[in-house]
Amino acid sequence: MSRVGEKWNELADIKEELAERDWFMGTSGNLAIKVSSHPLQFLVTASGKDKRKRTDEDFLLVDEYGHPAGETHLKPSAETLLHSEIYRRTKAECSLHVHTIDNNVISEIYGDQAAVTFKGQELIKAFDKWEEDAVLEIPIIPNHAHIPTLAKCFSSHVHEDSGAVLIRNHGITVWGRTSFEAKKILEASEFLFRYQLRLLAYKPDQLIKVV
Ligand SMILES: CSCCC(=O)C(=O)COP(=O)(O)O
Ligand SMILES: [Zn+2]
Repeated sequence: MSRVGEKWNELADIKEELAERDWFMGTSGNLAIKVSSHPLQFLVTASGKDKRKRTDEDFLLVDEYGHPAGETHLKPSAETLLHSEIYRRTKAECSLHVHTIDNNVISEIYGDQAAVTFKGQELIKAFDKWEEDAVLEIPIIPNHAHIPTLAKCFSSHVHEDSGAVLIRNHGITVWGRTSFEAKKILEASEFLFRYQLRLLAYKPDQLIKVV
């Protein structure tokens, strides 16, 4: 099988798993996987599709600027530029973006502080933070409608080969050195968001302590 075919199947399997979690409501979300570094090319989801369906028009190959790498009638995801920033700046191989109720509510609660912080949580080890007093900070950026502006703001938080950024009242974008790592970070983030919301429901005073 060709390299593109292999990466296509890898991303399609992840898409199916995330769909099983119902993380693509209303056609939201987009996914990407790197195919080559020189030249930089990656597969990205086609825009506006129902990402719960598995079809042979789910992805298209794009270049480092997010432009289709060949002739196609498919349109790359409207948020392809964010994925481009990740592959241009890091050695990440996979990037995932989903909208969930939990990540949206967390981004609104902590949006004015521009970050949500987690401490004393076992699952921050999924972010490679193993020290007992480790702190995980997930940045929150404004949801600029102009995608180049959003991508520029997003890129200021893209330094490591793995990471996560929340876009306020929009969703989360995560990336990792492998698709396994990207998915692990996404699942861990959503666990932490749900935990925090559940905690706030029982102990509203925790809002002040956590930040
Ligand atoms: C209907 S969701 C609004 C667009 C969006 O935020 C998203 O994640 C999906 O856009 P795409 O172009 O990737 O389908
Ligand atoms: Zn989105």
